[in-house]
Amino acid sequence: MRNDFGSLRLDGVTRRFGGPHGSATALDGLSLEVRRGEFIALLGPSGCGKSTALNCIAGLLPLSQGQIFLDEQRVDQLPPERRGFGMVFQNYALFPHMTVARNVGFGLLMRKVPRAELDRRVARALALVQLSDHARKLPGQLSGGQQQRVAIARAIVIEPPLVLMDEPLSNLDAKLRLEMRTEIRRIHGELGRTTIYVTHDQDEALSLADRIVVMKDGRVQQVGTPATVYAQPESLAVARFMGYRNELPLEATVDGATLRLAGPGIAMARPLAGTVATGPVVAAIRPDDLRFADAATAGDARLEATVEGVEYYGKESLFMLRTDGGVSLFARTVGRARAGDRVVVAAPPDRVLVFPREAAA
Ligand SMILES: Nc1ncnc2c1ncn2[C@@H]1O[C@H](COP(=O)(O)OP(=O)(O)OP(=O)(O)O)[C@@H](O)[C@H]1O
Repeated sequence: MRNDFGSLRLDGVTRRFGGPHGSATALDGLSLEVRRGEFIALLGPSGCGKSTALNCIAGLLPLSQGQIFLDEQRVDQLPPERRGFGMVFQNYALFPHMTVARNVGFGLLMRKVPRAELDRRVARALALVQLSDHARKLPGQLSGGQQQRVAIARAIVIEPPLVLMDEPLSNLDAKLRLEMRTEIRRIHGELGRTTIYVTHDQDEALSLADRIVVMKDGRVQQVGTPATVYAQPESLAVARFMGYRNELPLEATVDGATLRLAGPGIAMARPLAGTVATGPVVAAIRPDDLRFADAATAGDARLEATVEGVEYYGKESLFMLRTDGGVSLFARTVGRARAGDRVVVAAPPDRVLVFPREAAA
């Protein structure tokens, strides 16, 4: 078992599952290099192959094709215990009849670590997850968040070079989820090890990861820093997943240094920047990038619409709009408007993303 590594390399990792109607490819050619110390999030909708990828890395599922390397050593044919990665699952998988301390120490006991060292390491792991006072309790006496911390302590106590987490926060309520997010990031930082984290929650991926791997239908759609994936999705599929909920079917034309976007009842313009699609396009805009025109600045892309409904969220409201051409839109912003009002909404030009329409389906 390796104590640490410089990089983990996945090379065309593929996993197919057989079935009565032929085989289905759950993970299709995943190639990725993870550097020591990185926090990587595998992000994508249910069924996109995230858990399959994690289980292939852990050694719980054999690959149908491809290879996995730790530095120069090929590891994809090693059993899970010889890879020695720490795993944290969604359902904690704690032993209910064992105390917290015994749950955490179990992996060390299996590895025949001497008693004194075992006690010392368990105490250190419990301190790291801030559960020292609960060492003698049974899992059933702990809250969901505390149980999840036990699961994390159990994974890190073996001092794995790589920690794999599969939706570890999905069973917790919203408040605990936020607290545990901070905890997981802190623990990752303190240990200075490498983490691969599976989630379908964009906010979780954005707030935790150094790099995000966006997946769909078993394939990688984009790999990038949270800022890049959020602000510059490379495809409409990634944009949709990152919350670009408004999609306007428009025609794009270039007019000098301006990109004009037009459609039924819509005419928008933004400065031309980089290479953009022309002809039939989809303009994608996040609801929170739209604001009422009185708060807009010169150069914003504007469009007119009728308010169809309003949901109040305190500081902001979600306005449901419809353009004259019949396109539904959402704007999440401050300001007042009522159903039936005519409004002009605007977005900063760099927040209007343009994708070719034929690739949009
Ligand atoms: N043991 C299996 N046998 C057959 N098909 C499977 C098996 N495990 C997963 N699949 C299929 O492979 C695809 C990817 O599944 P996977 O669990 O990796 O997705 P996921 O992104 O983790 O989804 P979720 O977030 O819902 O767990 C799905 O279509 C799933 O139905």
